[in-house]
Amino acid sequence: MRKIAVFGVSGRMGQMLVREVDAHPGATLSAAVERAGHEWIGQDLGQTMGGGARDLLVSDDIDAALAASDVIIDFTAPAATVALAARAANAGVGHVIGTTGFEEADLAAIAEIGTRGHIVRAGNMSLGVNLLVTLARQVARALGDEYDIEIVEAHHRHKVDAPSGTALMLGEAVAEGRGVSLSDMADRGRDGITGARRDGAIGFHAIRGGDFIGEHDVIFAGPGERVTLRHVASDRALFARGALRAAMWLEGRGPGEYSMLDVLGLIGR
Ligand SMILES: NC(=O)C1=CN([C@@H]2O[C@H](COP(=O)(O)OP(=O)(O)OC[C@H]3O[C@@H](n4cnc5c(N)ncnc54)[C@H](OP(=O)(O)O)[C@@H]3O)[C@@H](O)[C@H]2O)C=CC1
Ligand SMILES: O=C(O)C1=N[C@H](C(=O)O)C[C@H](O)C1
Repeated sequence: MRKIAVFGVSGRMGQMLVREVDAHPGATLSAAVERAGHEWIGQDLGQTMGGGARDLLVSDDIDAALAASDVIIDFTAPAATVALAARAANAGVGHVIGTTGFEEADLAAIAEIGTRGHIVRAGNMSLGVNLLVTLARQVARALGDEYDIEIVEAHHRHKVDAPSGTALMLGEAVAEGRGVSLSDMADRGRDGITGARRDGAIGFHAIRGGDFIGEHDVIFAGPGERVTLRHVASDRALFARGALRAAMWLEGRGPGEYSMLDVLGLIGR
C-alpha cells in the first residue's frame, strides 16, 4: 500500500484527493494536513468532510505527516509548497505539486530541490490538457509566425492566480514550438490604447466567474483562417485522479522534478 498524505485537505482539491485516495486499492491516506490555525485542525477528517467518523484527525504537524508517508500530494499555495518541497526532500518523501501561481524565484527553488528530491509538478494534472500541450507545441511549430497566438482561460470566481498554471504550460509549449522565450513574448491582459499587436506576441486572457472548473483555448489566428485548440474540464476529480496517478508513478524513481508529461509518457511527442 502506498501511504499518501494530502496537504490543503479542506480545499476544493484537497477533498477531491481524499475521495480518490480512499477509492484506490493500492493507496491509503496516511495524513490529512491543513495550515496551522485552520478550523479543521484536530477535527475528525470524515466528519469535517460531512460524512461519518474515521480514524484520522486533521493535523498541522508536517514532520509527523512526512514520517507517516511515502508521498505527499500538495494543492495549497506557492509559499507553503516551496517550504514543503525542501522538507519532503530532506525526509526522502515524494512530493506531487499541483499548486499554481509561482513566481520565477519559487520555480527556481523547486528546480534546485528537485536535484535531490522526488517531485512531480504540473499546473494541470489531466491527461487531456497534457495532450493539448503536446499538440499546441506541434501546431505552433507547423503554423509559424503568420499565425497570432492567444490563450484564453476561464476559471471559478475563487481562483487567486492569473494566468492559470495551465495557460502558462500552454504558453511555454507554443513558445517552444516557435523557438522563442515565453518571458520575452508574453502579452498579458491588454487594456487601453495598446497599439497594434506586437509581431510574435503570445497573448493571455483570464475570465473569472461563477463555477467554471477550468477551460482553456489556444487560438491561432492567421490570414483567412483560425485554428482553436480547446480543453474543458467538467469535473474537478479529473485533476485529483491525475495527481494520484503521479503519486503512484513516483515509486522507485530517481531524484528529479518530473512533469505530467513524464508520468503520462507524453515526453518527446
Ligand atoms: N495542477 C492542477 O491540476 C490543479 C491545480 N490547482 C491549484 O491547486 C491550488 C489549490 O486549489 P483549490 O483546492 O481550488 O484551492 P483552495 O483554496 O480550495 O484550497 C487550498 C487549501 O490549501 C490550504 N493551505 C494554504 N496554505 C497551507 C499550508 N501552509 N499548509 C496546508 N494547507 C494550506 C488552504 O487553507 P486556507 O483556505 O485556510 O488558506 C486551503 O484549504 C491552487 O494553486 C490551484 O490553482 C487546482 C486544480 C487543479
Ligand atoms: O485553480 C483551479 O481551479 C485550477 N487551477 C489549475 C490552473 O491554474 O491551471 C488547473 C485547473 O485549470 C483548475
